[in-house]
Amino acid sequence: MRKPIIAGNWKMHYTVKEAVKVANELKGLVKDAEADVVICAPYIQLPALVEELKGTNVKVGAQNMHFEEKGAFTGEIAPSMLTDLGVEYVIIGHSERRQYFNETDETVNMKLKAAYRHGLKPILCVGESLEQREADTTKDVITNQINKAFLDVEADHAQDTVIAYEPIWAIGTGKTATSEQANETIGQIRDMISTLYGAGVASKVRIQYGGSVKPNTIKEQMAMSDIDGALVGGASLLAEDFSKIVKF
Ligand SMILES: O=C(CO)COP(=O)(O)O
Repeated sequence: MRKPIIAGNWKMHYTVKEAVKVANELKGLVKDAEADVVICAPYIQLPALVEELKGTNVKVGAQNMHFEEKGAFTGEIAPSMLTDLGVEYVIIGHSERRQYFNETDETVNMKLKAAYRHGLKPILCVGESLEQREADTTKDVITNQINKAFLDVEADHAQDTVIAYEPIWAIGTGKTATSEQANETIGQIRDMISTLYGAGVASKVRIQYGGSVKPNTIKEQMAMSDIDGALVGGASLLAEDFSKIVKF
């Protein structure tokens, strides 16, 4: 049985003060949650969030990081800077990073390996565009993303990776993939993991759905056989809404 994992991606929202206020509300609302709960926040909020959420069941994640240990990379953040703060998770390869910041399957692979080296738990994002879905190439696109992301990754690391299936056309659009569509693609992702690492790893790896998840969509989504959680954007910004999703 896979433990559900619900993660919020706050993207580029909130000042430190605002973030702490939401985290403070959230920790009370989700303290009895059965799912793993994670908030992935902008870098500068991370120290304050780790402090605010210390000793609670809400874990803190970053939304990106560099794959190098250190060096002349102006504006970037190294993995050790995150672990030093007590950050446990990191989103890797979000479609917005791929689309606007030149993230490639190769950098995604390097970032995943950097996360494993540092004991960070990666949330690896994959997903197809609307054109790709309409051209019926979803499975090929995601097979390629998965194969390249896990290139030279060992099975025990693969097993602990959270994968988020986020169809790009469903992000921030209010257009959710139907639960059946999401479950079908997530099942295919599990098959890809099985091909790479065997059925044992595939049965353990947790795969989330992301894209316009709301309090009123989560129950049906979590009832599907292969959906193990959600990566939530907009609806994670308010503690009340996010807590409803966490407690689906
Ligand atoms: O991109 C997402 C989470 O990473 C999804 O965002 P929305 O929930 O706002 O559609």
